Amino acid sequence: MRASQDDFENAMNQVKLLKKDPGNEVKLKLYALYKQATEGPCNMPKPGVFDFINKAKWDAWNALGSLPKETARQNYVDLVSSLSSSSESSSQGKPGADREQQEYENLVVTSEDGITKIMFNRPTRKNAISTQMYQEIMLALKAASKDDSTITVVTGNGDYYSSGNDLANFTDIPPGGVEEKAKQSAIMLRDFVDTFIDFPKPLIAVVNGPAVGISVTTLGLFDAVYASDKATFHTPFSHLGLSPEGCASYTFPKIMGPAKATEMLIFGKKLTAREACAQGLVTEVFPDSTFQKEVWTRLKAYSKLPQNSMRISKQVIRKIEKEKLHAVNAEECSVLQKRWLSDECMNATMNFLSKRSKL
Ligand SMILES: CCCCCC/C=C/C(=O)SCCNC(=O)CCNC(=O)[C@H](O)C(C)(C)COP(=O)(O)OP(=O)(O)OC[C@H]1O[C@@H](n2cnc3c(N)ncnc32)[C@H](O)[C@@H]1OP(=O)(O)O
Repeated sequence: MRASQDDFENAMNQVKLLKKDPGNEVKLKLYALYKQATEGPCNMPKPGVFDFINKAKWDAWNALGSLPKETARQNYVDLVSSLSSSSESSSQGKPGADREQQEYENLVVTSEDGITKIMFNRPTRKNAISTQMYQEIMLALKAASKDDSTITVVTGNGDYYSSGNDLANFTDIPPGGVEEKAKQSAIMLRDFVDTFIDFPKPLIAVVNGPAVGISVTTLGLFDAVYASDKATFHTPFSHLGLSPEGCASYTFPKIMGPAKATEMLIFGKKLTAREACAQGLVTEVFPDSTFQKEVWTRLKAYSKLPQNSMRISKQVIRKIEKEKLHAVNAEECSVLQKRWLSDECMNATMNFLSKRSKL
């Protein structure tokens, strides 16, 4: 298959992340293929003999003659891929615990065995997603999309996977008032969900316990969902005066059929892990006592599959849906922007925060 523009751009990003300097000869080759792929045959005047660096670059580009742009792009992607896998194998086998990557306040992000694990880490709030945590999740996913791991896993610390949106997010009202707050929230939500839609490598949810709201809806954008038999799946949007997000208005009817999706998204029916599996939202359910061991053994095996092949397969599977998903996301956010200002939503939020109600 021909390398797409996306593959080419991914390869350009991967070059910046190479752990080992590939040496001047390879760098010149990369330069020449890049120029040929983007501009076609060498169009630079030949540099003087004493302009060593530019002369070497010119020679490398000129040597590609009339190689078609598409072939140059493919060769560039192949070369980067071979460099990435050799730099990966030379960095593997380092003993020791997980490599922690960057400090986050509400997440623990680690990389090991070709797997980047993003763990929600607000267990005392049942991993409710605060405004800062939305930002951190987006940052962590963007970093994972560019790192050298083959798959990315999202999970929760403690007894919950996540209780969804932190209902206290709506108490932090900016000077522009509640309308401004609703507008800002809609923008952030759209970016957040877009990050899942565009995530380029296999994204796996390890659902360790109950999941609520946005932590359930976004599961429809994952590539596989493994759940403990202690997990439940609850989208109580009507109880909160809300409407679906995370593209669930599109993915859920598609995954489970409109009638089952209605029970979840409109009537707020909470599903057990086995019910969610029967309806296609969950890939497989494991007994809680062996959940971590079984899932991680399996994920480690999957992470050894060829990286580019998995990435490309995901692209092929998802490509046709992407535009649709972005449109659905935009529409859901615009509807929610109005719902947040409704009496139904404001009352439900106040009731929860003043401890008059729980789900
Ligand atoms: C801003 C832009 C994006 C918006 C996107 C739209 C997203 C929508 C959704 O996600 S809708 C779903 C929202 N979630 C909820 O409504 C869940 C609310 N929580 C509960 O009903 C319960 O806490 C529970 C059923 C999840 C767990 O009950 P329980 O086991 O009895 O534990 P506690 O209630 O004692 O929880 C401990 C502690 O955490 C606080 N907490 C839990 N979840 C949330 C939450 N989602 N938001 C805020 N706070 C939460 C809970 O209040 C307790 O605090 P306390 O110890 O009492 O101070």
